Amino acid sequence: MLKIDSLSKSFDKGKSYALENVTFDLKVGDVCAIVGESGSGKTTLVRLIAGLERPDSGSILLDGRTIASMNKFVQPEKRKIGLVFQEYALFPHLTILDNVLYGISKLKNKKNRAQEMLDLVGLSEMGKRYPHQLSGGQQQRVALARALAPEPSLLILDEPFSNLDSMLRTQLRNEVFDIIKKTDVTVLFVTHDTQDALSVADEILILQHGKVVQKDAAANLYVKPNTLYVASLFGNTVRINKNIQSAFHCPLNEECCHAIRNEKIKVNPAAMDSDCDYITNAQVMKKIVLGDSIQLLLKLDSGEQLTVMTQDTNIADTITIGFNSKDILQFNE
Ligand SMILES: Nc1ncnc2c1ncn2[C@@H]1O[C@H](COP(=O)(O)OP(=O)(O)OP(=O)(O)O)[C@@H](O)[C@H]1O
Repeated sequence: MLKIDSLSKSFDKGKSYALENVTFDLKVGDVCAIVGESGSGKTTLVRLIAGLERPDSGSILLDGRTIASMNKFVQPEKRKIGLVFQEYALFPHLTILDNVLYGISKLKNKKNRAQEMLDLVGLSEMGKRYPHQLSGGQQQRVALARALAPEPSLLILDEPFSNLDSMLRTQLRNEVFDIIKKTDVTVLFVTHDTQDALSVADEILILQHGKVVQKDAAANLYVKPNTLYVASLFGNTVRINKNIQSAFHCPLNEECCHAIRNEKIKVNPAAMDSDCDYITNAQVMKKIVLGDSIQLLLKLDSGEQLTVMTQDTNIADTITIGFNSKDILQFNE
């Protein structure tokens, strides 16, 4: 339903590219998260799809229709794309109902549709209020109702929960995606929070320096990241460099890059009854108690520093750590 082909965009006449040769497609009903470090091109990509920017080259097809290419540009309001941004962008002088009605003024039974959308987002009784009389989470649900009212083919959410505190974020994220699943709208969801992406997306597209480095099912990305960058986005990851290899006595193929997730490094494995293929001693430099677990900053004999987590409260100044060969990530970088 969405087909992006060789899309590129530069803001400095080709000296650098915010987006370079991006190609991917989505099927009807897909929920795809776009993840990447700051400046990797996430917002540029969705702004091009929404028609808020023009591409330098490449094309965008939505439902089989070209909406942007070198010789075609469909205006944003004609694209059948709903947008929800970080800032709720509701009209402060309009009631909630009128905000939802705004994009469907030409629809025959617009009042019914708007009310239906408020019902869908659980704000049936709030239609007469003004945006400032609603909480941040409620305002974001109104923004969602407004975006869904014209029955878009594609819904774009750009960091929609960033303005909210962490408790509310998780709750609203789950609510919003429960609502979305009741419709069959296709979704592109920009987030810098990989937990958000893993929780709600079927697929995740990873951008780095404006290029797609991986697009995969959420479950695959964690276990089979293509690069160290992708692995690091989904949790702290340590490159197993020469020093670490020598400390753990684990010589690895030099032609590849290897890494281990910090959470896979076991503390005092023998005492915890867990076998490890590679072990070494480490000096405890610092202990930070984080609720029911403890973060340890360690120094290996080789001089390398590592951070690991443990729930063991009985930590000596020197400990043993280890990991299993099956947990080693390997990349052809
Ligand atoms: N209007 C603009 N003019 C000039 N440069 C821009 C413009 N918009 C984006 N860029 C540049 O393009 C690159 C990609 O920016 P973009 O906002 O798409 O990244 P992002 O992944 O969304 O980042 P963040 O997570 O920080 O929002 C950055 O280097 C940015 O500085």
